[in-house]
Amino acid sequence: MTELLTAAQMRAIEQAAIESGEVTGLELMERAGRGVVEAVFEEWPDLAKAPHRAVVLCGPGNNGGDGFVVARRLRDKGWTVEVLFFGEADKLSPDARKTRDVWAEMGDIRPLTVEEAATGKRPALLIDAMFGTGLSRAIPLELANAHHAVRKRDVGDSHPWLVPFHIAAVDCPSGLDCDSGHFLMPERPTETGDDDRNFERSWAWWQDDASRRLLRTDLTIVFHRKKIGHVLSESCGAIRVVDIGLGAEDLHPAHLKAPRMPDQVIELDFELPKGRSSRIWPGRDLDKRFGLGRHKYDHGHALILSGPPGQTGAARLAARGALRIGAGLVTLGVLSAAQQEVASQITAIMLKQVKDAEALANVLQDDRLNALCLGPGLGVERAREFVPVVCGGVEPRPTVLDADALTAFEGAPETLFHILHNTCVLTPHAGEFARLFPDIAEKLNAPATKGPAYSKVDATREAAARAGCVVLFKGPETVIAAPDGRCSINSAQYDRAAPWLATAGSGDVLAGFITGLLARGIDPMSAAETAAWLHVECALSFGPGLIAEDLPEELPKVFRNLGL
Ligand SMILES: NC(=O)C1=CN([C@@H]2O[C@H](COP(=O)(O)OP(=O)(O)OC[C@H]3O[C@@H](n4cnc5c(N)ncnc54)[C@H](O)[C@@H]3O)[C@@H](O)[C@H]2O)[C@@H](O)CC1
Ligand SMILES: [K+]
Repeated sequence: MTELLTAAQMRAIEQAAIESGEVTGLELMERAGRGVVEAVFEEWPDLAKAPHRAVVLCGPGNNGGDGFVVARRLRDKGWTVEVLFFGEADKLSPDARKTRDVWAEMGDIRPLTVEEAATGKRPALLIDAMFGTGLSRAIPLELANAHHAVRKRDVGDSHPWLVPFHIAAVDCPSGLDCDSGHFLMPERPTETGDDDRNFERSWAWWQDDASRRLLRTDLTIVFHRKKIGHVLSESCGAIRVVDIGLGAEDLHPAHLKAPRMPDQVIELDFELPKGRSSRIWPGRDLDKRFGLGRHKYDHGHALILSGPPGQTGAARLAARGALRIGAGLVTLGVLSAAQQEVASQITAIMLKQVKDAEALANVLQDDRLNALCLGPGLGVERAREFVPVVCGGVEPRPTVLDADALTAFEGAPETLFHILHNTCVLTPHAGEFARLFPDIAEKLNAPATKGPAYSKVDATREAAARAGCVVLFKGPETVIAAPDGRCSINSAQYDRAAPWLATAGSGDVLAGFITGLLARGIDPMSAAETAAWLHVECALSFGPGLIAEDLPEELPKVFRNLGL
Protein backbone atom coordinates (compact mmCIF):
# COMPACT_ATOMS: atom_id res chain seq x y z
CA MET A 1 0.00 0.00 0.00
CA THR A 2 1.27 3.44 -0.71
CA GLU A 3 -0.06 6.74 0.33
CA LEU A 4 -0.81 9.08 -2.54
CA LEU A 5 -0.27 12.79 -2.10
CA THR A 6 -1.89 15.97 -3.25
CA ALA A 7 0.33 18.69 -4.70
CA ALA A 8 -0.21 20.73 -1.53
CA GLN A 9 0.87 17.82 0.70
CA MET A 10 3.97 17.37 -1.45
CA ARG A 11 4.84 21.05 -1.07
CA ALA A 12 4.30 20.81 2.69
CA ILE A 13 6.61 17.80 2.94
CA GLU A 14 9.27 19.53 0.86
CA GLN A 15 8.92 22.69 2.94
CA ALA A 16 9.15 20.78 6.20
CA ALA A 17 12.29 19.00 5.02
CA ILE A 18 13.93 22.28 4.00
CA GLU A 19 12.95 24.03 7.24
CA SER A 20 14.31 21.15 9.29
CA GLY A 21 17.72 21.91 7.81
CA GLU A 22 18.05 18.34 6.54
CA VAL A 23 18.25 19.39 2.94
CA THR A 24 18.14 22.50 0.78
CA GLY A 25 15.73 23.15 -2.08
CA LEU A 26 18.66 23.15 -4.46
CA GLU A 27 19.79 19.72 -3.27
CA LEU A 28 16.27 18.40 -3.85
CA MET A 29 16.32 19.81 -7.36
CA GLU A 30 19.70 18.23 -8.05
CA ARG A 31 18.47 14.86 -6.79
CA ALA A 32 15.33 15.20 -8.88
CA GLY A 33 17.31 15.92 -12.06
CA ARG A 34 19.73 13.09 -11.38
CA GLY A 35 16.78 10.78 -10.68
CA VAL A 36 15.23 11.63 -14.04
CA VAL A 37 18.38 10.71 -15.94
CA GLU A 38 18.80 7.45 -14.00
CA ALA A 39 15.16 6.51 -14.55
CA VAL A 40 15.40 7.24 -18.28
CA PHE A 41 18.45 4.97 -18.58
CA GLU A 42 16.73 2.22 -16.61
CA GLU A 43 13.65 2.45 -18.79
CA TRP A 44 15.57 2.56 -22.07
CA PRO A 45 18.97 0.88 -21.53
CA ASP A 46 19.94 1.57 -25.15
CA LEU A 47 20.05 5.28 -24.36
CA ALA A 48 22.64 4.61 -21.66
CA LYS A 49 25.01 2.86 -24.05
CA ALA A 50 26.04 5.88 -26.12
CA PRO A 51 25.35 9.61 -26.19
CA HIS A 52 22.36 10.79 -28.22
CA ARG A 53 20.52 14.03 -28.84
CA ALA A 54 18.00 15.39 -26.31
CA VAL A 55 15.61 18.32 -26.37
CA VAL A 56 14.70 19.66 -22.92
CA LEU A 57 11.63 21.88 -22.64
CA CYS A 58 11.93 23.98 -19.48
CA GLY A 59 9.05 25.91 -17.90
CA PRO A 60 8.98 28.96 -15.60
CA GLY A 61 8.87 27.13 -12.23
CA ASN A 62 10.86 24.52 -10.37
CA ASN A 63 9.84 21.83 -12.84
CA GLY A 64 11.88 23.85 -15.35
CA GLY A 65 14.66 24.03 -12.73
CA ASP A 66 14.76 20.23 -12.72
CA GLY A 67 14.93 20.34 -16.51
CA PHE A 68 18.16 22.41 -16.43
CA VAL A 69 19.73 19.78 -14.14
CA VAL A 70 18.70 17.01 -16.56
CA ALA A 71 20.22 18.97 -19.46
CA ARG A 72 23.53 19.38 -17.59
CA ARG A 73 23.72 15.74 -16.56
CA LEU A 74 23.05 14.53 -20.09
CA ARG A 75 25.65 16.93 -21.46
CA ASP A 76 28.15 15.61 -18.88
CA LYS A 77 27.57 12.20 -20.42
CA GLY A 78 28.45 13.51 -23.85
CA TRP A 79 24.92 14.06 -25.17
CA THR A 80 23.98 16.82 -27.59
CA VAL A 81 21.42 18.82 -25.62
CA GLU A 82 19.10 21.58 -26.78
CA VAL A 83 17.36 23.59 -24.09
CA LEU A 84 14.24 25.59 -24.90
CA PHE A 85 12.99 27.80 -22.08
CA PHE A 86 9.62 29.45 -21.49
CA GLY A 87 9.79 32.27 -18.97
CA GLU A 88 12.08 34.94 -17.67
CA ALA A 89 15.32 34.16 -15.88
CA ASP A 90 14.74 36.99 -13.41
CA LYS A 91 11.43 35.53 -12.32
CA LEU A 92 12.75 32.04 -11.60
CA SER A 93 12.92 30.82 -8.02
CA PRO A 94 16.45 31.12 -6.57
CA ASP A 95 17.00 27.34 -6.96
CA ALA A 96 15.78 27.18 -10.55
CA ARG A 97 17.77 30.33 -11.31
CA LYS A 98 20.88 28.61 -10.03
CA THR A 99 20.43 25.47 -12.16
CA ARG A 100 19.62 27.65 -15.16
CA ASP A 101 22.75 29.76 -14.67
CA VAL A 102 24.96 26.67 -14.34
CA TRP A 103 23.53 25.32 -17.59
CA ALA A 104 23.91 28.72 -19.30
CA GLU A 105 27.68 28.40 -18.86
CA MET A 106 27.79 25.17 -20.80
CA GLY A 107 25.03 25.50 -23.40
CA ASP A 108 22.54 27.68 -25.22
CA ILE A 109 19.09 28.55 -24.01
CA ARG A 110 16.63 29.17 -26.84
CA PRO A 111 13.10 30.50 -26.44
CA LEU A 112 10.43 27.83 -26.21
CA THR A 113 8.48 28.61 -29.38
CA VAL A 114 7.00 26.39 -32.08
CA GLU A 115 9.53 27.70 -34.56
CA GLU A 116 12.52 26.84 -32.37
CA ALA A 117 11.01 23.51 -31.37
CA ALA A 118 10.58 22.57 -35.01
CA THR A 119 14.18 23.39 -35.88
CA GLY A 120 16.79 20.64 -35.92
CA LYS A 121 17.01 16.88 -36.09
CA ARG A 122 14.58 14.80 -34.14
CA PRO A 123 16.15 13.85 -30.80
CA ALA A 124 16.20 10.39 -29.25
CA LEU A 125 14.81 11.88 -26.06
CA LEU A 126 12.36 14.70 -25.36
CA ILE A 127 12.27 15.88 -21.75
CA ASP A 128 9.06 17.63 -20.74
CA ALA A 129 9.99 19.89 -17.83
CA MET A 130 7.47 22.63 -18.55
CA PHE A 131 5.05 22.31 -15.62
CA GLY A 132 4.79 20.05 -12.61
CA THR A 133 2.76 20.22 -9.43
CA GLY A 134 2.48 24.02 -9.66
CA LEU A 135 0.23 24.07 -12.74
CA SER A 136 -2.82 26.20 -12.09
CA ARG A 137 -4.53 26.44 -15.50
CA ALA A 138 -4.28 25.00 -19.01
CA ILE A 139 -0.82 25.18 -20.50
CA PRO A 140 -0.37 27.85 -23.17
CA LEU A 141 -1.21 26.47 -26.61
CA GLU A 142 2.14 27.63 -27.96
CA LEU A 143 3.91 25.27 -25.55
CA ALA A 144 1.69 22.32 -26.42
CA ASN A 145 2.33 23.00 -30.10
CA ALA A 146 6.06 23.24 -29.44
CA HIS A 147 5.97 19.80 -27.81
CA HIS A 148 4.21 18.41 -30.89
CA ALA A 149 6.70 20.18 -33.15
CA VAL A 150 9.67 18.36 -31.58
CA ARG A 151 7.94 15.07 -32.27
CA LYS A 152 7.43 16.05 -35.89
CA ARG A 153 11.07 16.96 -36.50
CA ASP A 154 12.87 15.55 -39.47
CA VAL A 155 14.47 12.11 -39.25
CA GLY A 156 16.18 12.21 -42.65
CA ASP A 157 15.51 9.35 -45.06
CA SER A 158 14.38 6.84 -42.44
CA HIS A 159 10.82 6.02 -41.56
CA PRO A 160 10.06 7.93 -38.32
CA TRP A 161 8.90 4.74 -36.61
CA LEU A 162 12.31 3.19 -37.12
CA VAL A 163 14.23 5.99 -35.43
CA PRO A 164 14.22 5.74 -31.62
CA PHE A 165 12.27 8.53 -29.95
CA HIS A 166 11.15 8.62 -26.33
CA ILE A 167 9.32 11.22 -24.29
CA ALA A 168 9.93 11.49 -20.56
CA ALA A 169 7.89 13.83 -18.38
CA VAL A 170 9.42 15.35 -15.27
CA ASP A 171 7.05 14.77 -12.33
CA CYS A 172 3.98 14.72 -14.61
CA PRO A 173 3.07 15.33 -18.23
CA SER A 174 2.77 19.12 -18.50
CA GLY A 175 -0.88 20.11 -18.41
CA LEU A 176 -1.92 17.38 -16.00
CA ASP A 177 -3.49 18.49 -12.75
CA CYS A 178 -1.69 16.33 -10.20
CA ASP A 179 -4.61 16.31 -7.78
CA SER A 180 -7.33 15.11 -10.12
CA GLY A 181 -5.62 13.48 -13.09
CA HIS A 182 -7.52 15.81 -15.42
CA PHE A 183 -5.71 17.68 -18.15
CA LEU A 184 -6.57 21.30 -17.53
CA MET A 185 -8.57 22.77 -20.38
CA PRO A 186 -8.84 26.39 -21.50
CA GLU A 187 -11.95 28.28 -20.47
CA ARG A 188 -14.84 27.66 -22.85
CA PRO A 189 -15.77 30.60 -25.05
CA THR A 190 -18.88 32.37 -23.78
CA GLU A 191 -22.01 32.69 -25.89
CA THR A 192 -22.60 36.36 -25.04
CA GLY A 193 -23.04 38.59 -28.00
CA ASP A 194 -22.41 35.85 -30.55
CA ASP A 195 -24.95 34.59 -33.01
CA ASP A 196 -25.39 30.80 -33.18
CA ARG A 197 -23.08 30.33 -36.12
CA ASN A 198 -20.28 32.21 -34.46
CA PHE A 199 -20.77 30.22 -31.32
CA GLU A 200 -20.65 26.92 -33.20
CA ARG A 201 -17.44 28.03 -34.80
CA SER A 202 -15.79 29.13 -31.58
CA TRP A 203 -17.02 25.99 -29.87
CA ALA A 204 -15.37 23.82 -32.53
CA TRP A 205 -12.24 25.92 -32.20
CA TRP A 206 -12.32 25.47 -28.42
CA GLN A 207 -12.58 21.73 -28.64
CA ASP A 208 -9.75 21.50 -31.12
CA ASP A 209 -7.65 23.91 -29.11
CA ALA A 210 -8.36 22.03 -25.88
CA SER A 211 -7.56 18.64 -27.32
CA ARG A 212 -4.18 19.77 -28.61
CA ARG A 213 -3.02 20.35 -25.03
CA LEU A 214 -3.09 16.67 -24.14
CA LEU A 215 0.58 15.83 -24.26
CA ARG A 216 1.77 12.33 -24.93
CA THR A 217 4.47 10.82 -22.78
CA ASP A 218 6.10 7.40 -22.60
CA LEU A 219 7.46 7.71 -19.10
CA THR A 220 6.72 9.91 -16.11
CA ILE A 221 9.35 10.26 -13.41
CA VAL A 222 7.62 11.10 -10.16
CA PHE A 223 9.43 12.52 -7.13
CA HIS A 224 9.06 10.99 -3.67
CA ARG A 225 5.50 9.70 -3.99
CA LYS A 226 2.88 9.36 -6.67
CA LYS A 227 0.30 12.11 -6.55
CA ILE A 228 -3.39 11.23 -6.69
CA GLY A 229 -3.61 12.55 -10.25
CA HIS A 230 -0.96 10.14 -11.52
CA VAL A 231 -3.10 7.20 -10.52
CA LEU A 232 -6.39 8.72 -11.63
CA SER A 233 -5.06 9.59 -15.07
CA GLU A 234 -4.25 7.16 -17.82
CA SER A 235 -1.77 9.46 -19.48
CA CYS A 236 1.55 9.05 -17.70
CA GLY A 237 2.92 6.25 -19.88
CA ALA A 238 4.99 4.19 -17.47
CA ILE A 239 5.50 5.62 -14.00
CA ARG A 240 8.77 5.51 -12.08
CA VAL A 241 8.97 6.92 -8.59
CA VAL A 242 12.31 8.43 -7.64
CA ASP A 243 13.50 8.74 -4.08
CA ILE A 244 14.82 12.27 -3.50
CA GLY A 245 15.63 11.70 0.14
CA LEU A 246 12.42 12.92 1.73
CA GLY A 247 12.10 9.63 3.56
CA ALA A 248 11.42 10.99 7.03
CA GLU A 249 7.70 10.54 6.69
CA ASP A 250 6.47 11.98 9.92
CA LEU A 251 7.60 15.41 8.78
CA HIS A 252 4.04 15.92 7.66
CA PRO A 253 0.86 15.11 9.55
CA ALA A 254 -0.47 13.33 6.48
CA HIS A 255 2.21 10.73 7.08
CA LEU A 256 1.20 9.86 10.61
CA LYS A 257 0.97 6.18 11.33
CA ALA A 258 -2.14 4.04 11.03
CA PRO A 259 -5.03 4.22 11.77
CA ARG A 260 -5.36 6.08 8.56
CA MET A 261 -6.13 9.72 8.73
CA PRO A 262 -9.35 10.50 6.94
CA ASP A 263 -7.64 12.79 4.45
CA GLN A 264 -5.19 10.13 3.29
CA VAL A 265 -5.65 8.45 -0.04
CA ILE A 266 -4.14 5.01 -0.32
CA GLU A 267 -3.19 3.19 -3.49
CA LEU A 268 -3.97 -0.50 -3.21
CA ASP A 269 -0.72 -1.79 -4.61
CA PHE A 270 0.49 -3.74 -1.63
CA GLU A 271 4.09 -2.91 -2.25
CA LEU A 272 5.38 -2.06 1.15
CA PRO A 273 7.70 0.92 1.19
CA LYS A 274 11.22 -0.24 1.87
CA GLY A 275 12.25 -0.75 5.45
CA ARG A 276 8.79 -0.72 6.93
CA SER A 277 6.77 -3.56 8.26
CA SER A 278 3.30 -4.26 6.99
CA ARG A 279 1.22 -1.26 7.96
CA ILE A 280 -2.14 -1.82 6.50
CA TRP A 281 -2.96 -4.23 3.82
CA PRO A 282 -6.49 -5.43 3.62
CA GLY A 283 -5.29 -8.97 2.99
CA ARG A 284 -4.09 -9.00 6.58
CA ASP A 285 -7.71 -9.33 7.62
CA LEU A 286 -8.20 -12.06 5.08
CA ASP A 287 -5.17 -13.91 6.34
CA LYS A 288 -6.45 -13.75 9.88
CA ARG A 289 -9.91 -14.88 8.87
CA PHE A 290 -8.67 -17.89 6.96
CA GLY A 291 -7.03 -19.14 10.11
CA LEU A 292 -10.20 -18.94 12.20
CA GLY A 293 -13.16 -21.22 12.63
CA ARG A 294 -13.71 -24.84 11.84
CA HIS A 295 -17.34 -24.94 10.93
CA LYS A 296 -18.71 -23.59 7.68
CA TYR A 297 -21.01 -21.27 9.62
CA ASP A 298 -17.94 -19.73 11.24
CA HIS A 299 -17.12 -18.45 7.77
CA GLY A 300 -20.47 -16.79 7.26
CA HIS A 301 -23.51 -17.37 5.14
CA ALA A 302 -24.22 -15.06 2.23
CA LEU A 303 -27.61 -14.61 0.58
CA ILE A 304 -27.61 -13.42 -3.01
CA LEU A 305 -30.94 -12.57 -4.56
CA SER A 306 -31.56 -13.39 -8.17
CA GLY A 307 -34.14 -12.32 -10.72
CA PRO A 308 -36.50 -13.65 -13.36
CA PRO A 309 -35.80 -16.72 -15.55
CA GLY A 310 -33.27 -16.07 -18.29
CA GLN A 311 -31.56 -13.43 -16.16
CA THR A 312 -30.06 -15.49 -13.38
CA GLY A 313 -26.50 -15.63 -14.71
CA ALA A 314 -25.38 -12.46 -12.98
CA ALA A 315 -26.49 -13.62 -9.53
CA ARG A 316 -24.91 -17.02 -10.12
CA LEU A 317 -21.61 -15.33 -10.98
CA ALA A 318 -21.83 -13.28 -7.78
CA ALA A 319 -22.62 -16.41 -5.77
CA ARG A 320 -19.65 -18.28 -7.20
CA GLY A 321 -17.43 -15.30 -6.35
CA ALA A 322 -18.73 -15.15 -2.78
CA LEU A 323 -18.12 -18.85 -2.27
CA ARG A 324 -14.63 -18.90 -3.78
CA ILE A 325 -13.48 -15.91 -1.74
CA GLY A 326 -14.35 -17.78 1.39
CA ALA A 327 -17.96 -17.46 2.53
CA GLY A 328 -18.80 -20.71 4.35
CA LEU A 329 -22.18 -21.00 2.65
CA VAL A 330 -23.88 -19.16 -0.14
CA THR A 331 -27.60 -19.27 -0.88
CA LEU A 332 -29.25 -17.92 -3.98
CA GLY A 333 -32.73 -16.49 -3.43
CA VAL A 334 -34.72 -17.36 -6.56
CA LEU A 335 -38.19 -17.03 -8.03
CA SER A 336 -39.92 -20.38 -8.39
CA ALA A 337 -40.11 -19.87 -12.15
CA ALA A 338 -36.31 -19.65 -12.27
CA GLN A 339 -35.55 -22.43 -9.84
CA GLN A 340 -35.06 -25.11 -12.48
CA GLU A 341 -32.74 -22.91 -14.51
CA VAL A 342 -30.59 -22.05 -11.50
CA ALA A 343 -30.59 -25.53 -9.95
CA SER A 344 -29.29 -27.08 -13.15
CA GLN A 345 -26.20 -24.88 -13.08
CA ILE A 346 -25.03 -24.86 -9.50
CA THR A 347 -23.70 -27.46 -7.10
CA ALA A 348 -22.16 -26.11 -3.93
CA ILE A 349 -24.49 -23.14 -3.81
CA MET A 350 -27.84 -23.57 -2.08
CA LEU A 351 -31.24 -22.42 -3.28
CA LYS A 352 -34.14 -20.85 -1.53
CA GLN A 353 -37.37 -19.64 -3.09
CA VAL A 354 -37.88 -15.94 -2.53
CA LYS A 355 -41.06 -14.93 -4.25
CA ASP A 356 -41.70 -11.50 -2.81
CA ALA A 357 -40.88 -9.09 0.01
CA GLU A 358 -42.79 -11.15 2.54
CA ALA A 359 -40.91 -14.31 1.61
CA LEU A 360 -37.67 -12.41 1.87
CA ALA A 361 -38.54 -11.15 5.35
CA ASN A 362 -39.18 -14.77 6.35
CA VAL A 363 -35.88 -15.98 4.95
CA LEU A 364 -34.11 -13.22 6.85
CA GLN A 365 -35.43 -14.65 10.11
CA ASP A 366 -32.42 -16.96 9.89
CA ASP A 367 -29.81 -14.89 11.63
CA ARG A 368 -27.00 -17.07 10.35
CA LEU A 369 -27.40 -15.17 7.07
CA ASN A 370 -24.85 -12.48 7.74
CA ALA A 371 -24.19 -10.82 4.36
CA LEU A 372 -26.49 -9.96 1.47
CA CYS A 373 -26.11 -9.01 -2.15
CA LEU A 374 -28.79 -7.38 -4.25
CA GLY A 375 -28.56 -6.13 -7.78
CA PRO A 376 -26.91 -8.45 -10.30
CA GLY A 377 -29.74 -9.56 -12.63
CA LEU A 378 -32.32 -8.81 -9.96
CA GLY A 379 -34.62 -6.63 -12.08
CA VAL A 380 -35.46 -3.10 -11.02
CA GLU A 381 -38.99 -3.92 -9.80
CA ARG A 382 -37.78 -6.70 -7.56
CA ALA A 383 -34.92 -4.48 -6.37
CA ARG A 384 -37.31 -1.67 -5.44
CA GLU A 385 -39.36 -4.14 -3.42
CA PHE A 386 -36.42 -5.87 -1.71
CA VAL A 387 -34.01 -3.09 -0.79
CA PRO A 388 -36.24 -1.63 1.96
CA VAL A 389 -36.67 -5.13 3.41
CA VAL A 390 -32.97 -5.92 3.64
CA CYS A 391 -31.97 -2.46 4.82
CA GLY A 392 -34.72 -2.14 7.41
CA GLY A 393 -34.99 -3.91 10.76
CA VAL A 394 -33.17 -3.39 14.01
CA GLU A 395 -29.89 -4.99 13.05
CA PRO A 396 -29.58 -4.81 9.29
CA ARG A 397 -26.88 -7.05 7.82
CA PRO A 398 -23.91 -5.96 5.75
CA THR A 399 -25.29 -5.60 2.23
CA VAL A 400 -23.84 -5.02 -1.21
CA LEU A 401 -26.08 -3.02 -3.54
CA ASP A 402 -25.08 -3.24 -7.17
CA ALA A 403 -26.54 -2.89 -10.68
CA ASP A 404 -30.39 -3.01 -10.61
CA ALA A 405 -30.48 -2.25 -6.90
CA LEU A 406 -28.88 1.11 -7.75
CA THR A 407 -30.72 1.79 -10.99
CA ALA A 408 -34.03 1.15 -9.22
CA PHE A 409 -33.55 4.42 -7.35
CA GLU A 410 -32.82 6.61 -10.35
CA GLY A 411 -34.91 9.73 -9.97
CA ALA A 412 -35.41 9.15 -6.23
CA PRO A 413 -31.95 8.56 -4.78
CA GLU A 414 -32.92 10.27 -1.53
CA THR A 415 -35.31 7.38 -0.84
CA LEU A 416 -32.37 5.02 -1.04
CA PHE A 417 -30.04 7.16 1.07
CA HIS A 418 -32.73 7.35 3.70
CA ILE A 419 -32.85 3.58 4.19
CA LEU A 420 -29.17 2.72 3.73
CA HIS A 421 -27.16 1.82 6.82
CA ASN A 422 -23.47 2.07 7.54
CA THR A 423 -22.61 -1.53 6.65
CA CYS A 424 -23.92 -1.18 3.09
CA VAL A 425 -21.55 -1.06 0.15
CA LEU A 426 -22.67 0.58 -3.11
CA THR A 427 -20.76 -0.49 -6.22
CA PRO A 428 -21.78 1.81 -9.09
CA HIS A 429 -20.08 2.07 -12.46
CA ALA A 430 -20.02 5.53 -14.03
CA GLY A 431 -23.57 5.28 -15.43
CA GLU A 432 -25.07 4.06 -12.16
CA PHE A 433 -23.09 6.67 -10.25
CA ALA A 434 -24.59 9.43 -12.41
CA ARG A 435 -28.09 8.06 -11.78
CA LEU A 436 -27.66 8.19 -8.00
CA PHE A 437 -25.48 11.27 -7.72
CA PRO A 438 -26.29 13.38 -10.81
CA ASP A 439 -24.96 16.64 -9.40
CA ILE A 440 -21.68 15.06 -8.30
CA ALA A 441 -21.24 13.35 -11.68
CA GLU A 442 -21.83 16.67 -13.42
CA LYS A 443 -19.08 18.35 -11.40
CA LEU A 444 -16.74 15.45 -12.11
CA ASN A 445 -17.40 15.40 -15.84
CA ALA A 446 -17.21 19.16 -16.42
CA PRO A 447 -14.00 20.17 -18.24
CA ALA A 448 -11.46 21.10 -15.59
CA THR A 449 -9.99 24.53 -16.14
CA LYS A 450 -8.32 25.30 -12.81
CA GLY A 451 -6.14 23.29 -10.47
CA PRO A 452 -6.71 21.64 -8.10
CA ALA A 453 -9.66 20.28 -10.04
CA TYR A 454 -12.55 18.19 -8.70
CA SER A 455 -11.48 14.54 -8.88
CA LYS A 456 -12.94 11.06 -8.76
CA VAL A 457 -11.58 10.90 -5.20
CA ASP A 458 -13.56 14.04 -4.28
CA ALA A 459 -16.65 12.67 -6.03
CA THR A 460 -16.53 9.27 -4.33
CA ARG A 461 -15.93 10.81 -0.92
CA GLU A 462 -18.84 13.18 -1.40
CA ALA A 463 -21.05 10.30 -2.54
CA ALA A 464 -20.08 8.14 0.46
CA ALA A 465 -20.79 10.97 2.86
CA ARG A 466 -24.18 11.55 1.27
CA ALA A 467 -25.13 7.86 1.15
CA GLY A 468 -23.76 7.23 4.65
CA CYS A 469 -21.97 4.06 3.58
CA VAL A 470 -19.00 2.79 1.59
CA VAL A 471 -19.10 3.63 -2.12
CA LEU A 472 -16.93 1.76 -4.60
CA PHE A 473 -16.89 3.74 -7.84
CA LYS A 474 -15.80 1.36 -10.59
CA GLY A 475 -13.61 2.07 -13.61
CA PRO A 476 -10.09 1.37 -14.81
CA GLU A 477 -9.19 3.09 -11.59
CA THR A 478 -11.68 2.14 -8.90
CA VAL A 479 -12.08 4.61 -6.07
CA ILE A 480 -13.42 3.41 -2.73
CA ALA A 481 -14.52 5.81 0.00
CA ALA A 482 -16.14 5.60 3.41
CA PRO A 483 -18.42 8.26 4.88
CA ASP A 484 -15.66 9.38 7.28
CA GLY A 485 -13.39 10.31 4.36
CA ARG A 486 -11.13 7.24 4.22
CA CYS A 487 -10.32 6.64 0.60
CA SER A 488 -8.31 4.30 -1.57
CA ILE A 489 -7.69 3.76 -5.26
CA ASN A 490 -7.37 0.40 -6.90
CA SER A 491 -5.79 0.92 -10.29
CA ALA A 492 -6.01 -1.40 -13.25
CA GLN A 493 -3.69 0.86 -15.22
CA TYR A 494 0.02 1.07 -15.94
CA ASP A 495 1.79 -2.00 -14.58
CA ARG A 496 -1.55 -3.42 -13.38
CA ALA A 497 -3.38 -2.79 -16.65
CA ALA A 498 -5.98 -5.48 -17.26
CA PRO A 499 -8.19 -4.19 -20.08
CA TRP A 500 -9.67 -7.68 -20.51
CA LEU A 501 -11.37 -7.18 -17.15
CA ALA A 502 -13.95 -5.06 -18.97
CA THR A 503 -16.04 -8.10 -19.82
CA ALA A 504 -19.70 -8.97 -19.26
CA GLY A 505 -20.34 -10.17 -15.72
CA SER A 506 -17.06 -9.02 -14.25
CA GLY A 507 -18.87 -6.50 -12.01
CA ASP A 508 -21.22 -9.24 -10.77
CA VAL A 509 -18.23 -11.28 -9.63
CA LEU A 510 -16.84 -8.22 -7.84
CA ALA A 511 -20.15 -7.78 -5.98
CA GLY A 512 -19.91 -11.45 -4.99
CA PHE A 513 -16.32 -11.07 -3.80
CA ILE A 514 -17.31 -8.19 -1.53
CA THR A 515 -20.32 -10.11 -0.22
CA GLY A 516 -18.18 -13.15 0.55
CA LEU A 517 -15.72 -11.04 2.54
CA LEU A 518 -18.55 -9.34 4.41
CA ALA A 519 -19.85 -12.82 5.27
CA ARG A 520 -16.46 -13.60 6.74
CA GLY A 521 -16.85 -10.63 9.04
CA ILE A 522 -14.52 -8.20 7.33
CA ASP A 523 -15.58 -4.57 7.70
CA PRO A 524 -17.22 -2.93 4.65
CA MET A 525 -14.30 -0.65 3.71
CA SER A 526 -11.69 -3.43 3.91
CA ALA A 527 -14.02 -5.88 2.19
CA ALA A 528 -14.49 -3.49 -0.74
CA GLU A 529 -10.76 -2.75 -0.95
CA THR A 530 -9.64 -6.36 -0.72
CA ALA A 531 -12.25 -7.55 -3.20
CA ALA A 532 -11.37 -4.83 -5.72
CA TRP A 533 -7.68 -5.63 -5.46
CA LEU A 534 -8.17 -9.40 -5.74
CA HIS A 535 -10.51 -8.87 -8.70
CA VAL A 536 -7.71 -7.19 -10.66
CA GLU A 537 -5.16 -9.75 -9.42
CA CYS A 538 -7.36 -12.56 -10.77
CA ALA A 539 -7.60 -10.80 -14.13
CA LEU A 540 -3.84 -10.27 -14.27
CA SER A 541 -3.16 -13.83 -13.24
CA PHE A 542 -5.52 -15.24 -15.89
CA GLY A 543 -4.55 -12.84 -18.67
CA PRO A 544 -6.25 -12.03 -21.99
CA GLY A 545 -9.10 -14.28 -23.01
CA LEU A 546 -10.64 -13.95 -19.58
CA ILE A 547 -14.40 -14.21 -19.18
CA ALA A 548 -16.24 -13.46 -15.96
CA GLU A 549 -16.59 -17.15 -15.07
CA ASP A 550 -12.81 -17.40 -14.89
CA LEU A 551 -12.43 -14.78 -12.17
CA PRO A 552 -13.63 -16.84 -9.18
CA GLU A 553 -11.77 -19.89 -10.51
CA GLU A 554 -8.52 -17.94 -10.55
CA LEU A 555 -8.79 -17.02 -6.87
CA PRO A 556 -7.16 -20.17 -5.44
CA LYS A 557 -4.06 -19.52 -7.54
CA VAL A 558 -3.93 -15.88 -6.47
CA PHE A 559 -4.32 -16.91 -2.83
CA ARG A 560 -1.51 -19.45 -3.17
CA ASN A 561 0.76 -16.79 -4.63
CA LEU A 562 -0.05 -14.54 -1.69
CA GLY A 563 0.95 -17.31 0.65
CA LEU A 564 -2.54 -17.62 2.10
N1 LIG B 1 8.04 19.60 -4.16
C1 LIG B 1 9.26 19.07 -4.12
O1 LIG B 1 9.62 18.46 -3.16
C2 LIG B 1 10.15 19.20 -5.28
C3 LIG B 1 9.72 19.79 -6.43
N2 LIG B 1 10.46 19.82 -7.52
C4 LIG B 1 9.91 20.28 -8.77
O2 LIG B 1 9.17 21.44 -8.63
C5 LIG B 1 7.93 21.29 -9.29
C6 LIG B 1 6.96 22.23 -8.71
O3 LIG B 1 7.49 23.51 -8.89
P1 LIG B 1 6.61 24.83 -8.92
O4 LIG B 1 5.77 24.87 -7.72
O5 LIG B 1 7.54 25.95 -9.17
O6 LIG B 1 5.61 24.58 -10.11
P2 LIG B 1 5.81 24.36 -11.67
O7 LIG B 1 7.20 24.22 -12.05
O8 LIG B 1 4.88 23.29 -11.99
O9 LIG B 1 5.27 25.70 -12.35
C7 LIG B 1 4.74 26.73 -11.64
C8 LIG B 1 4.99 28.04 -12.38
O10 LIG B 1 4.26 28.08 -13.57
C9 LIG B 1 3.29 29.13 -13.53
N3 LIG B 1 2.10 28.57 -14.15
C10 LIG B 1 1.25 27.66 -13.64
N4 LIG B 1 0.33 27.32 -14.57
C11 LIG B 1 0.62 28.03 -15.68
C12 LIG B 1 0.05 28.13 -16.97
N5 LIG B 1 -1.00 27.42 -17.30
N6 LIG B 1 0.60 28.94 -17.86
C13 LIG B 1 1.67 29.67 -17.56
N7 LIG B 1 2.27 29.63 -16.36
C14 LIG B 1 1.75 28.83 -15.43
C15 LIG B 1 3.14 29.49 -12.09
O11 LIG B 1 2.75 30.81 -11.95
C16 LIG B 1 4.54 29.22 -11.58
O12 LIG B 1 5.39 30.28 -11.88
C17 LIG B 1 7.63 19.84 -9.15
O13 LIG B 1 6.69 19.37 -10.09
C18 LIG B 1 8.99 19.25 -9.35
O14 LIG B 1 9.27 19.09 -10.73
C19 LIG B 1 11.81 19.28 -7.55
O15 LIG B 1 12.67 20.32 -7.84
C20 LIG B 1 12.26 18.57 -6.34
C21 LIG B 1 11.52 18.71 -5.13
K1 LIG C 1 6.46 18.16 -16.59
